[in-house]
Amino acid sequence: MTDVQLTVVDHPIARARLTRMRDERTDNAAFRAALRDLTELLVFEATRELAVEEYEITTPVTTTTGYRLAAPPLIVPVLRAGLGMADTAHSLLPESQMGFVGLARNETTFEPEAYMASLPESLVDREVFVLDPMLATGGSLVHCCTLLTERGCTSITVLCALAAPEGITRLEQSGLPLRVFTGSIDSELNADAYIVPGLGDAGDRQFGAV
Ligand SMILES: O=P(O)(O)OC[C@H]1O[C@H](OP(=O)(O)OP(=O)(O)O)[C@H](O)[C@@H]1O
Ligand SMILES: O=c1cc[nH]c(=O)[nH]1
Ligand SMILES: [Mg+2]
Repeated sequence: MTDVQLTVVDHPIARARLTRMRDERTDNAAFRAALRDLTELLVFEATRELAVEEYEITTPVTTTTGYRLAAPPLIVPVLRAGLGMADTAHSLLPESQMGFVGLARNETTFEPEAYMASLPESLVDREVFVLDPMLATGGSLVHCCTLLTERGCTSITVLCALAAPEGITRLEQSGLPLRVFTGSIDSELNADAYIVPGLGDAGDRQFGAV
């Protein structure tokens, strides 16, 4: 059992975008737009403490000190639903490399089934930002983050739109080195392991049902 560092990003704009995502009347395009805006706020908070390095630049007037991220994190969206966060995170972190993990939760067992992983072989001394809008049972994120620690990663930041208390407990029990930034901690999971009140299936809400 470890302490998962948990931050709820409850900025008014985050709450408004999350409300749009929760509303069943929101169509696929509007859902994707709201997720992009929410991702911006999540990345903003999660990068607050990243190390910067100084370098000299010349403005039209004089020379001065400039700043850049010392070590841009590897961005890892969890397919499908995390894809909707990837472009926004990459725009804010343009020097970052991106890896991909594909998981589909088995809706009978609720266990993740892996269908792809494209990651650098070594993640020693690399900070990784994992993008997945939904932390429900936590099975998918434990699977993804274990792939990362198996490659030597010791610093993982998870960005999600919604988290269930059950998923947070599962992450804590996993012992993985994690920080989690979420737009909300919802009430519970229902009998189908969906987050309540939630927003439904984040993959289907963006891309259509499979
Ligand atoms: O915490 P868990 O109980 O594991 O559930 C969360 C997972 O479920 C969703 O993906 P899903 O399996 O529906 O795949 P999709 O993104 O292709 O829709 C979501 O994007 C997470 O990856
Ligand atoms: O509520 C949930 C749970 C798992 N996956 C989703 O997309 N939504
Ligand atoms: Mg889905």
